[in-house]
Amino acid sequence: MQVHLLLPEAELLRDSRHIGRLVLIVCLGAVVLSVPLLLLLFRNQFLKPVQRLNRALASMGQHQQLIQVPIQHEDEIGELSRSFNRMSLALQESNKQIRTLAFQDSLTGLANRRMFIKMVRREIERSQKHQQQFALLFMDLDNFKQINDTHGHPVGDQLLARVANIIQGNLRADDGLSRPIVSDNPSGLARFGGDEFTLLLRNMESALDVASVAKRLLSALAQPIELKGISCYAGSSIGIALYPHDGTSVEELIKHADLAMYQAKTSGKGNYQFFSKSLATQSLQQARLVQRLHHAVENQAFELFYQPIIDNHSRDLVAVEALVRWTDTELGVVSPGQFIPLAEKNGMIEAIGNWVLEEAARQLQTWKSAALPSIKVAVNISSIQLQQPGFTRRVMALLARYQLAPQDLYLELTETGLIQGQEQVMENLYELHRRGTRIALDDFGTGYSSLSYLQNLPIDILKIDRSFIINLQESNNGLILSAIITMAHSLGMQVVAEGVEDQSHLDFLTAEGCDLLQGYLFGRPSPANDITARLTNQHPGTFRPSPA
Ligand SMILES: Nc1nc2c(ncn2[C@@H]2O[C@H](COP(=O)(O)O[C@H]3[C@@H](O)[C@H](n4cnc5c(=O)[nH]c(N)nc54)O[C@@H]3COP(=O)(O)O)[C@@H](O)[C@H]2O)c(=O)[nH]1
Repeated sequence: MQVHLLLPEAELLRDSRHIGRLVLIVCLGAVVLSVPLLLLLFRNQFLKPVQRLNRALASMGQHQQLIQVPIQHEDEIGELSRSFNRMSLALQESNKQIRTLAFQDSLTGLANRRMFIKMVRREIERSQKHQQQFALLFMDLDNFKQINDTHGHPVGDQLLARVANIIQGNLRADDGLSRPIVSDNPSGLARFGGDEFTLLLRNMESALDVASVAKRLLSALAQPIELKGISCYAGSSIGIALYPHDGTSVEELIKHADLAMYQAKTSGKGNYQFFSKSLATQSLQQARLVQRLHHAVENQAFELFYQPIIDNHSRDLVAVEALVRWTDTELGVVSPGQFIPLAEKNGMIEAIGNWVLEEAARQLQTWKSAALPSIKVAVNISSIQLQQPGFTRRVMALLARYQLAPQDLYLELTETGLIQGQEQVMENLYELHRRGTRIALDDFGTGYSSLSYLQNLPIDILKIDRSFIINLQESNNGLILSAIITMAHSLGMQVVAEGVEDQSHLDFLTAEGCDLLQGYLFGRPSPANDITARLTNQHPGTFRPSPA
């Protein structure tokens, strides 16, 4: 059976439109509802972790610290977070290494110069705020160069590491140690460079407190240090600057402590010295002196004076000591006692010494060619000159150039120059002696060498320091002089007495059998012409004390 339902077309169309609208509304509703949901999902799953990573990245760049993000997903974002954490750790590690290299001294593990400057800057800010004072100590080892040169750099390095330990071991918690900003080191101690150590002591109420720390460190560093069977005496000198009294900036405080240290060294080493304004003036004067000395070296603005040396048996003038003189156009007369040590410290002694040798040889050749009584010339040699490998060769070439024999030249060296005992010094000394040059040991008695030590060295003449003769009346000087003369003779050396100023000196030295005499009694250092005149008028055995 078939049923035919007849509906009007309009009605049908109306229903289908209604259904269509319904479907559209449902679809639109679904879209409207799902977009925020999808957005929420997108934000939580993707945007938020990426933003978190971005913030962590920015913070890492800004604070340079270790940042770790939580891993909340096991997807690509989770993997990205893991990679970020790994990178942050690696960055932190290399950052630490860079800071260590930049702020820590690799040899001693102490803070380095850069770190120390930061520490002083921080300490200034702190002390300014709390109205406190602090002390900056500048330490320099007294014998480092000598130990390093004699035993080599590995021993030198070991010594520096041991010194760092010794200083640290002698600092106490109540010394007011300033803490370093970076470094595992617990004290405000730094290796400033080479053999220089610096230390900050905060809240120092009185200079006495600082002095007691300095004394403690000096006495610890005065003890022998055993290194691979070698006993080394490092010794140290300390300069101290106080904030704010001696300076209010990092540069000023370091400069003033360094100056005070230099002063401590020049006044006998193994000492401490507080900065004072007069030190600053002295250092300006020194700087000017060094500058004028450079000028003098460039222009060879020196003169040579000669002081007679008399044979005590014949009373003839047998030699002269060449003594350098400098009259500066701005500073006036500057004594060699003042400028020779400066020249040694500032690399000018070789140029001055070479000029002196050349001029002395030229003058001796002039006297020789004038057929005057034959004399020798004694020239002072700095140990720095003797450290030059080509020194002997240059001396021999000079003698040949002026047709002089090696025996015409006496080279005067000081005890300290010899005692340093460097290989090259000894090599030159033995070679010069072997070739016939006579070696005189100058200023004997002012150093620490014993005659028994000196007997192993190629020394022909012993010059007793003038202080023994000038102060002959003082307690044991007569006995000491007599013992030195006897012992030197028994070792086959000739003896020269310097500083013979009056008849009592002459009588004593003659009675003791001293061989050669030098001093104001026989003539002050004077220009070559004076010696020429004396030699011209000299009759054998008549070189008498000069008129007062
Ligand atoms: N490396 C070099 N050193 C040199 C040179 N020229 C000098 N010097 C050293 O400088 C120091 C001071 O020397 P100077 O002022 O020339 O003094 C010498 C004499 O004038 C002085 N003297 C001599 N006799 C007397 C005396 O009777 N009384 C007295 N009060 N002083 C006297 O002694 C100095 C000589 O000393 P020395 O050299 O130890 O024999 C001095 O250390 C010089 O060495 C140079 O060219 N190179």
